[in-house]
Amino acid sequence: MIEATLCFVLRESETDGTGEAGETDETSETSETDSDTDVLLIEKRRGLGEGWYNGPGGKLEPGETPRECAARETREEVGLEIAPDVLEYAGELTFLLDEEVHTVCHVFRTTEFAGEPRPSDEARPEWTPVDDVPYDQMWEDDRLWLPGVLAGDTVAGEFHFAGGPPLDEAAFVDHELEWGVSFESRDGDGTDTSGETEAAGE
Ligand SMILES: COc1nc(N)nc2c1ncn2[C@H]1C[C@H](O)[C@@H](COP(=O)(O)OP(=O)(O)OP(=O)(O)O)O1
Repeated sequence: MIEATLCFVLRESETDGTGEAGETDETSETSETDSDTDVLLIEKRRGLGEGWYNGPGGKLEPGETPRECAARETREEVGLEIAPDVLEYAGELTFLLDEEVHTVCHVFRTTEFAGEPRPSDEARPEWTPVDDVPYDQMWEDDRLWLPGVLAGDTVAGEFHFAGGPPLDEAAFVDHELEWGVSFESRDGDGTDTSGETEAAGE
């Protein structure tokens, strides 16, 4: 089983009054939006999910807590400095492949960071209005949980894939979600066992 993280960095949109974001990569498209918040997405350049958009993140290293991993991966992939303790625990996602747990992913969000995003071998960063997140170029499960996480909610989810490996070539077949989960006891490596899950579609 892989333990991994995702880190969603949010900022107030920088607009010039035209509805276009002020600081975007020259290759990115901008569009009018009512949103006043941007999220930092990456276009993944290698490994699992290559070519898709995601948040910065990656696998835990030995001895590392999830929030330490999320801060390290964000620094390595896009150059932003984040203190691990400012990260807000927003979700725990369990990805199953052929009914075996493949990855447990800890999801964090923050508005506190230092520096400007820069590209790396692993990632091309792009500030994106939260209303314009390109869900059609992301993991199929993301549209189910990421809007709520970007809106400030917390989530526990199970996502079932079939037909891999690799996971990013498997079919997404089912999910269960629970919103408003309390992760208050989480300091990075605790286990939250509260609540019951809600069947998909309910
Ligand atoms: C199955 O659905 C998924 N959805 C989303 N949004 N993100 C996912 C999903 N499955 C895995 N992920 C995330 C978890 C990690 O953040 C990355 C994969 O990380 P990677 O394997 O590239 O890990 P690194 O440590 O960065 O890789 P290196 O070994 O190359 O350093 O995807």
